[in-house]
Amino acid sequence: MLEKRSPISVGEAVRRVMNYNIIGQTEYIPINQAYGRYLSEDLIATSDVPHFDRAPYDGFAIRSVDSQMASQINPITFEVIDEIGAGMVTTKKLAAFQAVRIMTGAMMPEGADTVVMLELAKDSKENEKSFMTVKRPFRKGDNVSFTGEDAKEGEVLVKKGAFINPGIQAMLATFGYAEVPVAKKPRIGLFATGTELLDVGDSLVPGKIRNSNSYMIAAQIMRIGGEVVYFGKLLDDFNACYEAIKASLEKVDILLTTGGVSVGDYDYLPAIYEKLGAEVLFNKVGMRPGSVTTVAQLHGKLLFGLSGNPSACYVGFELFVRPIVRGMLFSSQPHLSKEESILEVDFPKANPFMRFVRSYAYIENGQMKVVPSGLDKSNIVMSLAGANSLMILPGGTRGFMKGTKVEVLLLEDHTGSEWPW
Ligand SMILES: Nc1nc2c(c(=O)[nH]1)N[C@H]1C(S)=C(S)[C@@H](COP(=O)(O)OP(=O)(O)OC[C@H]3O[C@@H](n4cnc5c(N)ncnc54)[C@H](O)[C@@H]3O)O[C@H]1N2
Ligand code: MOO
Ligand SMILES: [Mg+2]
Repeated sequence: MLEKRSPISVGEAVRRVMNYNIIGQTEYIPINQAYGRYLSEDLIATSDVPHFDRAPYDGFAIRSVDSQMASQINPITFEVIDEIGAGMVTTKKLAAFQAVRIMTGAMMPEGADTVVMLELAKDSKENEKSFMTVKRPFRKGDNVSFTGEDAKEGEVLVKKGAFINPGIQAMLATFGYAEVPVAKKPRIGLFATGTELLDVGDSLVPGKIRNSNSYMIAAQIMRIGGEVVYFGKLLDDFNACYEAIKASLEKVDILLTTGGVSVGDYDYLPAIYEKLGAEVLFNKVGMRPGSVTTVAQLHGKLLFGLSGNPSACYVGFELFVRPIVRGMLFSSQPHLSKEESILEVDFPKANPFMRFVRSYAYIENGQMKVVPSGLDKSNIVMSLAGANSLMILPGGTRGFMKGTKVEVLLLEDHTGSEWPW
């Protein structure tokens, strides 16, 4: 007699998984490898930026007070006592009506409190001496890039868990992080199960299909910042699957399988969890696709039995695997980010369960809109290519009309959300 599975809600399923929040680990990597990784510590300013007052323009550093009486009819002339480019420092201190010719980025001379742009000064020479003349007053602090105006020493600039983007790379370099503390990539083991599976290079034969899930999941793992540990594909053979899965567990932080979790005669994952002594957290979720997604834990290590059906597998990964992995990458917003959107076509399919429709979301005239990215069946592969979101259609008996407000989960967004359920 077939065991009856009782579905739990998506939110409850995610909660059960997140109870096994695994603490991520830190490693230090050279800054030139840090792009695309996740900070494992807050990024703190190790100095003021800039750490000295500097010129933001090419021009002349002067004491503003000396320019106060300058006008078209009363030009004021300054003696130019030195010339400095970026990286150079003058030892001279400005006295009244003296100027230092200064280039963008150079440190302001002592006594100077403003910079006259080259375009606003007229230079001249007399008896081997250099002079420059202005015809308007300049205010104290005009054209000075002040110490600490960009960042103050000790300030927390970026929180741990942030995706290291090009801007963060610039910050890391600014503050001297030659080695960057990043989250170690969680090692995610992956098996595809199914006697029907061919390798990518194999020719098609009746009854068999090419294994596409492995490549899809591997890319999903990489997209969220994990490391793929691919163990290959397994035939639907209980002992072979059991031994392979058992042996792989110690090599990874998390183990994923695809296929073999439903109620078919060759769906061995439930029996394998039992023989391993793993505790099944759930084996049925009130959602489509991915209702058969099964998650088990063994000594605190999570085993995700994702569906074999490609779209169901994809959705199960994004809802359940993603947040655990992003948590290990120190994110405080590990779930997919959720936004409100307008459904742009009718979706007549009725459904008792919450449905996650692979969709394309786009902005038009400031409004997010969404359309399914293809056929909505869980065995479908092609709708995944154009999907940048999952439209959430609540369970109910009716379909949905064009113009309905719907929520979407964004697949390509780095920000994430704290809890979308
Ligand atoms: N009597 C019932 N039958 C099914 C139920 C049910 O509740 N009662 N649930 C259906 C639903 S919903 C889903 S989803 C599937 C889940 O099946 P499994 O997770 O056990 O996966 P398999 O049976 O191994 O394969 C399903 C399907 O996917 C293809 N597949 C498998 N692996 C791959 C791969 N690596 N790449 C591409 N395609 C793959 C496989 O050939 C099958 O067509 O069960 C329903 N049945
Ligand atoms: O549980 Mo299945 O994934 O809906 O097609
Ligand atoms: Mg099956």
